[in-house]
Amino acid sequence: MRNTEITMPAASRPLVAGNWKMNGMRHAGAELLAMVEGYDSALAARVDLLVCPPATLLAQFAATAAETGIAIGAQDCHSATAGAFTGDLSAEMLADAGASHVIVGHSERRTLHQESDALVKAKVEAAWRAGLVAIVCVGESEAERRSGAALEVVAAQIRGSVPQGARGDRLIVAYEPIWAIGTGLVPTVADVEDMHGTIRRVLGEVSGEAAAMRLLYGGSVKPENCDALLSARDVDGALVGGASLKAADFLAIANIYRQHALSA
Ligand SMILES: O=C(CO)COP(=O)(O)O
Repeated sequence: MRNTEITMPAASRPLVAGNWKMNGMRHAGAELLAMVEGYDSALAARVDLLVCPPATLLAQFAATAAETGIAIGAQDCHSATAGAFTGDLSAEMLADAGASHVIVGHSERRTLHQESDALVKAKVEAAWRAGLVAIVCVGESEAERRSGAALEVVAAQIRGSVPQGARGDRLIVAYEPIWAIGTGLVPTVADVEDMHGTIRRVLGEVSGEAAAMRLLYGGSVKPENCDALLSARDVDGALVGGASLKAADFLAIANIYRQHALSA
């Protein structure tokens, strides 16, 4: 291993996370295997990878990824530990299935399942109780962006969704403008930098470790467009939807990050 490839401390390593949403049958394990194969020592020295498959695949994926360095996460959790909540899964169950991370407050949950900031905050606390890293998603709608309220809306989401005392090793924030998700549209680098700077400042109100927290950008991240987005100030990684379903695309994004890390 060359000197330049010495593993960096976790907080300064970029994270490329894949959110598979409601996609993936058991045979999708082949895609994960391809990711495992492509996550070679040069990439692993520079970039962390996380795959969040549907809950039906968690245990299978966790077994496949064990000891490869690729982390496996879930896409949502209930706030309670156990009980009469038909169809729900607790953070403890997700940890038991092999998850180390859980996404909470994704805009698809906030809008399609009417999740409030208070509920998202309770889910973050549940994730921590179970020993999981919580990835809190925030982001404005197109109308909010157009009206000039984006920074304010996202700051309010952070204040409402992130518990006091959040630690850098237990919390990741993903900024995902709703209008950029699955649309092919992406914000300008200047807008992402403004937003991530605001998020880090507001995180500073609830935590002394805001500087050490990883802030991901998400929304139409593809190998073709991620170069500028990923090198933006205060962007510590990406939360990738559609392009995380294919190992080739997901690894291409991670390798672009590796190049950045090498030239930084
Ligand atoms: O919602 C997202 C990840 O959580 C982004 O999805 P796309 O990358 O498909 O736009």
